[in-house]
Amino acid sequence: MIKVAIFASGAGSNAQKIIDHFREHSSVKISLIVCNKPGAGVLQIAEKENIPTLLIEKEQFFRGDNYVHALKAHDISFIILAGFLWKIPGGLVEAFRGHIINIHPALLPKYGGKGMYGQFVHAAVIEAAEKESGITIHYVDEQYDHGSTIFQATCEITPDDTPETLAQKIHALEHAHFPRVAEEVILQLKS
Ligand SMILES: Nc1nc2c(c(=O)[nH]1)N[C@@H](CN(C=O)c1ccc(C(=O)N[C@@H](CCC(=O)O)C(=O)O)cc1)CN2
Ligand SMILES: NCC(=O)N[C@@H]1O[C@H](COP(=O)([O-])[O-])[C@@H](O)[C@H]1O
Repeated sequence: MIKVAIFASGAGSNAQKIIDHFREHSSVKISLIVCNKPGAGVLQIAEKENIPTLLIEKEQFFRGDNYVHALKAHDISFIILAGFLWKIPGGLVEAFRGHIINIHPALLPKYGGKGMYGQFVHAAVIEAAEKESGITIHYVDEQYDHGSTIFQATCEITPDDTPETLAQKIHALEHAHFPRVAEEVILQLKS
């Protein structure tokens, strides 16, 4: 069984879709939810789904062992970032190189990097009068939003769109594609 940890900092709508997708899966199990924000919605999802949680704190994450030992103790071999808002440190990237993916709510390489998360991304895209936006699913390396792209999908931006309405379009794309793309990546590692 391939045991997967989902890292999330917020509401967890992507985490819920991924949990739903793998619920009866024969070879992949969502085994751990890792969160850095006490009270985050994703923690309520984990409790409802009876999935163990790991609440991480800054010092150990960035200057300690990066929680590598804790992840290994849970027999985790793949990590999915689903709205996780801290930079994965080099030691954790190295320990799981090629086995960490992230979803970004824009068409990288534009609108990525430090400060580019959540509504900040959608506001920048709207401000730039872009005609389209979308999602990027990519491998995670030591830099923000720099790892090689796995998948992208686009949506049209209309003149009446706001950051809030764009966020709804982006969430719809995320929920439609992230679970399936994650499964394809995980299973190709197995083959
Ligand atoms: N090593 C990597 N770590 C992370 C990546 C990555 O590609 N490589 N992706 C991010 C997710 N992300 C965009 O997809 C992202 C998340 C957060 C930020 C950001 O600027 N964060 C703030 C802190 C915010 C907070 O603590 O609430 C910051 O670093 O100052 C940028 C991009 C996940 N990790
Ligand atoms: N740059 C990282 C970033 O902005 N990630 C974004 O956070 C949201 C989390 O929503 P969720 O908690 O409902 O899954 C998602 O839209 C995801 O793309």
